[in-house]
Amino acid sequence: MPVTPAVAADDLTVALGGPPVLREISFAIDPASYVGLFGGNGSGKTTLVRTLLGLVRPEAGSASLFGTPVGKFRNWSRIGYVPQRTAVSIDAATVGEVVASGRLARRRPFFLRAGRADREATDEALDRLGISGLADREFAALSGGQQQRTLIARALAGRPELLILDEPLAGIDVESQESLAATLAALHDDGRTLLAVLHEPGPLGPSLQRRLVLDQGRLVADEVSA
Ligand SMILES: Nc1ncnc2c1ncn2[C@@H]1O[C@H](COP(=O)(O)OP(=O)(O)OP(=O)(O)O)[C@@H](O)[C@H]1O
Repeated sequence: MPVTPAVAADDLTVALGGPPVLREISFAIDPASYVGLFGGNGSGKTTLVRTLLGLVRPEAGSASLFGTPVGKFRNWSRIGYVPQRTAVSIDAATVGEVVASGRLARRRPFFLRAGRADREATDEALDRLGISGLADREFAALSGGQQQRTLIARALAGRPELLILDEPLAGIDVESQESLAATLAALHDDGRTLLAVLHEPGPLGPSLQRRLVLDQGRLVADEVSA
């Protein structure tokens, strides 16, 4: 039986108002796998992730999430997106508030107060990332590693099956990188699909099952780890 990929690109070409920045990209990521997406500055990693999330419309080809073309995909609670920490600015919010905001897409109707399920999922995500003790601290006052854990917990609070992380270890001290890598490996061991955008494998390297490499908008390598 063929497996429905968690995320797939089929002959994607993307231009952002100029020459293509992604050309004829195809791959399919199986559920429960852990994949690194590599490439140098400007190689197209962020554009590819934005296209997979339906934020950028391709010139040609298509992207799909759990077998549904991204333009028709509605079940966004299945996806957790962790943006680059340095691109995130959060003032005057505590860690607990940031993580609880990860439940908003799950609330029905949207304006209802957080219910027990929301509080449980928030507590579970804080616990899983080892930051329960920081819940009342201001996000902006935390270390880089603690902020990154908070952003991952926010994504996890929605109980996603697929986590897409943009440079999850960037700007974090080496010791924190190691412990964060172990936490991400544990999230994968639970059966989640992880797609991490990376400049270099670093401490995540040993956990990765597959490496996709972009160079100047082309997929130049798709390697399964030994
Ligand atoms: N909004 C935009 N309009 C036009 N070109 C863009 C836009 N955003 C990015 N680009 C160009 O698209 C190419 C790919 O950029 P992208 O940000 O996807 O690369 P990246 O691999 O994520 O780089 P980095 O590691 O530096 O974040 C680059 O040449 C960039 O200059």
